[in-house]
Order: sequence, then structure tokens, then C-alpha cells
Amino acid sequence: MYTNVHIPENGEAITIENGLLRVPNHPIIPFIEGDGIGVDVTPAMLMVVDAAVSKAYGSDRQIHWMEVYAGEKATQIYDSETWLPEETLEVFKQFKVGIKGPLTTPVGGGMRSLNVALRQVLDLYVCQRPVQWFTGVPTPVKKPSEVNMVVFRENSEDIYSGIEYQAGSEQAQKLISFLQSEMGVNNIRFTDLCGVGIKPVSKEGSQRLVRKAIQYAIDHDRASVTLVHKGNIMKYTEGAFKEWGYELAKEEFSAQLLNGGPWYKIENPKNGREIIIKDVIADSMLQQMLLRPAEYDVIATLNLNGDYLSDALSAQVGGIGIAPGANIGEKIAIFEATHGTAPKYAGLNKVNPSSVILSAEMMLRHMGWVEAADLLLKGISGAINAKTVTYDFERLMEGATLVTCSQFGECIIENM
Ligand SMILES: NC(=O)C1=CN([C@@H]2O[C@H](COP(=O)(O)OP(=O)(O)OC[C@H]3O[C@@H](n4cnc5c(N)ncnc54)[C@H](OP(=O)(O)O)[C@@H]3O)[C@@H](O)[C@H]2O)C=CC1
Ligand SMILES: O=C(O)CCC(=O)C(=O)O
Ligand SMILES: [Mg+2]
Repeated sequence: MYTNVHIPENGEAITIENGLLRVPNHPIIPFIEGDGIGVDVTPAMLMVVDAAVSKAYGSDRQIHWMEVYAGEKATQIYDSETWLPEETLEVFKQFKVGIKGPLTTPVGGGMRSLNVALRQVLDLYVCQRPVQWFTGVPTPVKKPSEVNMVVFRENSEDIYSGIEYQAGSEQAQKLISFLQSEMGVNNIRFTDLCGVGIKPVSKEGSQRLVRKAIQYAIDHDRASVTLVHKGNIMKYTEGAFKEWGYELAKEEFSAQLLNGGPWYKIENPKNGREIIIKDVIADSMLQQMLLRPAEYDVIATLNLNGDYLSDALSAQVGGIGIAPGANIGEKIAIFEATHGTAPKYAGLNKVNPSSVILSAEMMLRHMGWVEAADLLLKGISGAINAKTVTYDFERLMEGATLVTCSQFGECIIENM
């Protein structure tokens, strides 16, 4: 059925029945190794997850990994022009849950992001990135334990839509002329060589993201949902995101004004506790999360803000080496590290594999395999407490033992 993807014989596909994920005891999980440090972190992740599943369930459960291709490896397996094979997309549609390493995107030209393409083509509209401190991880802030936020980043719209035209191109000139002659725009300062980008933000796209963020707060007993936007400047995109977010909170979750406004509150139907729905302008949020992190919990924001916020927040808990993530749609979920391909470290067996391992922890929880997920957390905490860590932590930690990427994986297993 597939050309270069070999379906494991003894595994079964995860399916969706009556809207719920049905996970067999021997699920087939597709994975993309990833470019750059993908060759280092992905094998470590596979090894650690297999060990956790085996420890949790013995021979009753096992993941049957199935490699699918994207990025440079796809060009080697398929042909030099094929970066994201059609069958990779088909596999994710068929098998529902997958995981990936990072993929390279050239800067300033060349092809558009494969990571973004996967999210858009498969409509994985939630990018969920939890940011939490593990005791003992060295960080630049004084109270990293106060950071416990979950970023819900809109993953399908905003300037990541890729509607962008190069300065001097016929399309850019045409668009500028249209804006001037038809739309009354008279403040594009240097029209001769001017790139143009368009930022689509829809009501439906904004509200489905905010709905997931509020539902997460309800399901996980969180204290607040903060809508982060730059609506003072981008009124009809970022500002509309905020308005539509509050509107949804009122219409679907019966939000009421909090102390006369401007913020709102809802009652958690599961336990009666109050969840505050508030908003903060994005630049202010960047200082708030450093100065007053304990006041923020679930964050709902647009694509670019979410990209910036998730890297900045991860620095507060030790860096992107330990920041996981997931791209989630109605039916399909692909888990992935927050970091990129870190090309200078590629193949050196040096970097921290925790980001993709914690992404796998999210994946196991999504599958309902909570015992294995808990073992991954226990293993990572244990390895950090034993101060056997990769270079990124070792350079900031007194008395630590430096280990390689794969050795860190082994330390995690020893500490499960
Ligand atoms: N989802 C994805 O696939 C993503 C892909 N990318 C792509 O990756 C490429 C490189 O992007 P770049 O901006 O350099 O960002 P990277 O995240 O790849 O690397 C930036 C820095 O972060 C640190 N870092 C990254 N990963 C780890 C890790 N596992 N362990 C420890 N430290 C880590 C390193 O810091 P130090 O130098 O201090 O050691 C590294 O130099 C680009 O092509 C970009 O488009 C970027 C982000 C996400
Ligand atoms: O797709 C890329 O190359 C970068 C994406 C990114 O930075 C992210 O999703 O966090
Ligand atoms: Mg990013």
C-alpha cells in the first residue's frame, strides 16, 4: 500500500470510535526521525519509551514503531525534490498518533517550513506546550518552581499561513498597487523594494483554539486562562482574537464579568472552582511571565506569539532541551520537541533528548498509557537529581556528571 513505509506485521492501528481514541495493546506509532539532532534525540526517545512501556506493562503492551520520512531523509529515500512525501501525510491520517523530531527550514528563502506544512495539511490546530520546572534543573530565574504554564498556540493561521511576497516580485508590486489604488493605503513608505505578508486570523480558527484551552483548564483544574494578543496594534487580527475568545467564554462556558470587568470568570463544572479568563498584551506578557509567573496558568494565543512565548518560557525552566510539545487536531495528534535541528550539534550524541522524550510522555498520556508516562517523568527527575546530565544542564550545574545524549537516555531508564 505504501512505497517506502513498512507497516509492522504484529501491530494494529489506533482508531477513533464514537469520537474516542481506541488504543490497542500493540499500537503502530509512526515517527519521523528529524533533521540535524533528530539522529541523536529520536533514537534515545524510542529506547526510553520502549523501556517505560515494558516496565509498566510487561509483555501485555508494546509500541510497534514505524518510520516515516520528511526533511532531508525523505530526499534520500524518495528523490531529491521530495521533502514531505504524500504517503507520510497518509500514514498520519491512517494511524492517528505519531511523533517527530525537528525539521530544518531555510531562512530568508527556499522552501517553506515542513513542520508548519504538517500542522496545516493535517489541521493540527492546537500547539500545546506545557512548561514546568523539574526540581534541580539549573535555570536563570530565582523561582523556577513558580513557572507552571501550558501554552495553547493557534497552529493553523496567522503569518504562518505563508501568504508572503518577496520585495520586487510581481506579486508584491501588484499587491502594493492594489492596496494603494483600491484600499486607500497611503503609508507604505518605500514601495520599490518592499516585501509584503498577510496575517489571516479567523473567528472560527480563534474560537476553536480558545475552546480547547478553556476545556483543558476545566479538565485539569487550572486557575486561569490568559488570552495573549497584540490587539492594541493589530486590532482586527490580534484584537479580534481577544474579543472572540471572551465571546466564546461567555457563550459556551457561561463566563461572567469578574468584579465588574474587564476580565471574566467561569465556574469549573467539575468542582465548582473559579477559573479566571483574562487577557494580556503580548509584550507585557513577556515581562509578566518573568516577574509574576505564578499568576499565569493556561495561555491561549496566536501562532507567532505562541512560538516566541514557548521558547522564552522554556528558558525559565532550563531551556528548550527540556520543553515538550504536541500538535493536536480533531482526529490526529503529532507530538514534537519545541526545539529545532540545532545543526552545530547534529550527530555528536551531545544534546538533551528530554524535549522529545517529554513529548512522548504527552503522547503516552494522550493514549491513556499513564503508567508508562509516569515512569518517564520519574526517570527524568531521577536522572536530573542524580546530576547525570547533558551539556546544557552540566554547564550550569555544580558537581554534575556530563553524559551524552544516549547515556542520558540510559540514566532515565535506570531511574524509572
Ligand atoms: N519544530 C521544529 O521542527 C523546529 C524546527 N526549527 C528549525 O531548526 C533549525 C535551527 O533553528 P534554531 O533557531 O537554531 O533553533 P534550535 O532549537 O535548533 O537551536 C537553538 C539552540 O537551542 C539549544 N538547543 C536546541 N535543542 C537542544 C537540545 N535538544 N538540547 C540542548 N540544547 C538545545 C542550543 O543552544 P546552545 O547553542 O546554547 O547550546 C541550540 O544552539 C531551523 O532550520 C529552524 O527552522 C526550529 C524550531 C522548531
Ligand atoms: O518550522 C520551523 O522551522 C520552526 C517552527 C518553530 O519554531 C516552532 O514551531 O516552534
Ligand atoms: Mg519555535
